[in-house]
Amino acid sequence: MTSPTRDEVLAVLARIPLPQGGDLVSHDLVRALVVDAGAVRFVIEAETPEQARALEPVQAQAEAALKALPGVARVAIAMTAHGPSAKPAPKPAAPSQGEPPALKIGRHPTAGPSEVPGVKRIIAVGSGKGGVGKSTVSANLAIALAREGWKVGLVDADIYGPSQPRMMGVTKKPASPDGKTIIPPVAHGIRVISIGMMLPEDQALIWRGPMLMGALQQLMTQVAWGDLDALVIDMPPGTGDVQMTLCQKFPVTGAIVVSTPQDVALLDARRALNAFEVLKTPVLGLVENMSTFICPNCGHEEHIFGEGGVTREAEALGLPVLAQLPLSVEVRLSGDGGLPVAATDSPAAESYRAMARQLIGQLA
Ligand SMILES: Nc1ncnc2c1ncn2[C@@H]1O[C@H](COP(=O)(O)OP(=O)(O)OP(=O)(O)O)[C@@H](O)[C@H]1O
Repeated sequence: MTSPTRDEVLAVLARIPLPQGGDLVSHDLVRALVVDAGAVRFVIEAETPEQARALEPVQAQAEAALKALPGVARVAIAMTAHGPSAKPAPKPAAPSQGEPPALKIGRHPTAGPSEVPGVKRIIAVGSGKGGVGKSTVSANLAIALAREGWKVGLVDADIYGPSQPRMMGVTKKPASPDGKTIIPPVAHGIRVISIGMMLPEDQALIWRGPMLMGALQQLMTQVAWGDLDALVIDMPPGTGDVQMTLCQKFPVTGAIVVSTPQDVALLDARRALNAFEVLKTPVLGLVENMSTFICPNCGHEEHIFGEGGVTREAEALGLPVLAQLPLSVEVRLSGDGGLPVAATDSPAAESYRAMARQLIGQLA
């Protein structure tokens, strides 16, 4: 049986009244709704812990109503609230194979900028909107830099849809022998950490505001990175508070903005560029992803999303175009299968090698 659509799920939620009047949808309390293969997951974001408690019966009602929808096999609803007495975050996933217990994440951030010990450079990879290939570029760039001899770490700060465990093919949970230090798993020579590794897999739990930043800060500062030439950060899409706080709290060396050639993506990219300017984070360059489609049968190259947009934008801004990456089935399959192309000897790895060399030249 097919899953209901997002709109059908929202229609059900809009019929459940809140104690204070209105409903979950009209009060904009539903976050991160995912409807996928019979499973419905979302977060109810209450404004205060008191409101969260008052909403518990609503959560139960929503769960029952959604379970009654045809095509829904599972419903997972998480409740979050910010504020000083917010509920503690749920326990992280059980550690695998006798590893020590994972540490508690989701604390409030500490004030002031934080150093990341042992890390020489922090490279933030951002985009104005989701789905343009920011995670793909982050993973491949990290690997390409490592293949040039740099020691590299990768942080998946894309809390809204952590994808690095899948892209880098990491299944192991990080260990924490003392409950404080996080020992990151290593994949393709890269030390990788993702908030996705700290949470049970099916829990689409989204932290926002202070809790979220506390979790990220912990990921950045409590991981035993060792000495790194560069820490690559896969940022969440857009220009929200995570980007702001990351750039304010950590000494970010520079940012890379990924865009597709479509106008709308460019407009979004411009917004991301403006945000970095406001934050005084230098922009190292633009990456144009999915710039052309090369026909696998005849080798013909087609600019299906238009030509030259990113180059023109970069020229106008005096920024380098670090790479123009074609749409490629190989890139998608390898990234989604845990072996990014940059780790292979495929011709597609060449663009990433060139980008890594250019960046090393810029940052050395
Ligand atoms: N050049 C490319 N050719 C083909 N597929 C690509 C390419 N770049 C990315 N993809 C695929 O597009 C999808 C989205 O890419 P990715 O997750 O890297 O984007 P993102 O910008 O990080 O998205 P989000 O912000 O939603 O996490 C993935 O399935 C990825 O494998």
